[in-house]
Amino acid sequence: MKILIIGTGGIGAYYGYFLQQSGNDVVFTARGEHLAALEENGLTLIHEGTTYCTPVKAHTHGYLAQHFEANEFDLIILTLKAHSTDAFVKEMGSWLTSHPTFVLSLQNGVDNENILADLLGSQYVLGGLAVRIGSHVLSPGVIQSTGKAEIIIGAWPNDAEHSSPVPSIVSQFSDVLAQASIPNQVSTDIRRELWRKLMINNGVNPLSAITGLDTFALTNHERLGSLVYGMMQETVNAAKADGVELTQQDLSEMFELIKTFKPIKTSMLMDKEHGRKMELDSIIGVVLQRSETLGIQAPYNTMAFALLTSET
Ligand SMILES: NC(=O)C1=CN([C@@H]2O[C@H](COP(=O)(O)OP(=O)(O)OC[C@H]3O[C@@H](n4cnc5c(N)ncnc54)[C@H](OP(=O)(O)O)[C@@H]3O)[C@@H](O)[C@H]2O)C=CC1
Ligand SMILES: CC(C)(CO)C(=O)C(=O)O
Repeated sequence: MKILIIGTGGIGAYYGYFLQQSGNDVVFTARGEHLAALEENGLTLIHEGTTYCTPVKAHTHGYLAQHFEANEFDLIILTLKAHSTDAFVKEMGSWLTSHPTFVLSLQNGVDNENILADLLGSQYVLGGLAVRIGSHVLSPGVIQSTGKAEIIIGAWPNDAEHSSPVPSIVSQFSDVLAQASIPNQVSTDIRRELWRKLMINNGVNPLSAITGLDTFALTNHERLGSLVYGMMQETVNAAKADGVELTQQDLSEMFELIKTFKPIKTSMLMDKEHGRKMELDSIIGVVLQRSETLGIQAPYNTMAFALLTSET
């Protein structure tokens, strides 16, 4: 398969590396010092103590638009931060729509797929998420990662209301992931999976950025653990605005998953430590906005948002 990875950060580099190693033709986008290092030294991935290196084809978005057509790629995978999806669509929208191809977001949040579907039509959009992975740029050209690094994908939206036929690209990409030894699942309700993952991100990312604690320390802390649970409960409540019914069992399962998982520094904590923009709108803002639509309070999220925005 010919695959384009948009944004070679922790997530894009990790999956792009293994997809390339298993024989796919992978092109990456990056910028600045990181791009210069990728061009000069290739990509270095340090996964749970093992170091892998490979030359990569890495370009800026400008170079991509000038030298490639979108439909030269079987699949474009978006691994920017969720707050960059809009900017990407503005920057590359006409390139994407002039020769459309399939686009998959592996970003956190529940709105990326809608933004892409507004541009391309949902027939070109796959929903997806990266789970059980912590992966970050350590220095230009160098990525450090941990976890089993699973992927969940599905046709967008393919829920009860819009039961689209599952495009063959979903099963083809699932096979490609398996060949690359990337554990994956195909979901028949990817919107629900995105909300289930948002429970975890909403539970731990903001509180980790506030406290500086990793996921294990936070969820196992005698007082902070219940704040995580409270944030997650508010995500369950907010999901109803999108017609997604999360249950108390979903909440318990996701809380247990993150509580027993190895310690991970969340992407929001990494962003805060590096002075980068945090994914506040797609992880807290979305819960506040959906709660407002439903006319319900979300006091834990209101407080976390206030604390994080008063510092930035
Ligand atoms: N990191 C993790 O462990 C996990 C992250 N996720 C989610 O996955 C998504 C990606 O996260 P993560 O990999 O951590 O993010 P990163 O910030 O590490 O990666 C995004 C990359 O895209 C690059 N980029 C942004 N804009 C452009 C542009 N215009 N041209 C070229 N490159 C660009 C960034 O470069 P620059 O640094 O210059 O901005 C950066 O290298 C997020 O939604 C995150 O929440 C999900 C599970 C785990
Ligand atoms: C919390 C975690 C590590 C779960 O995969 C994540 O998605 C993130 O850091 O953004």
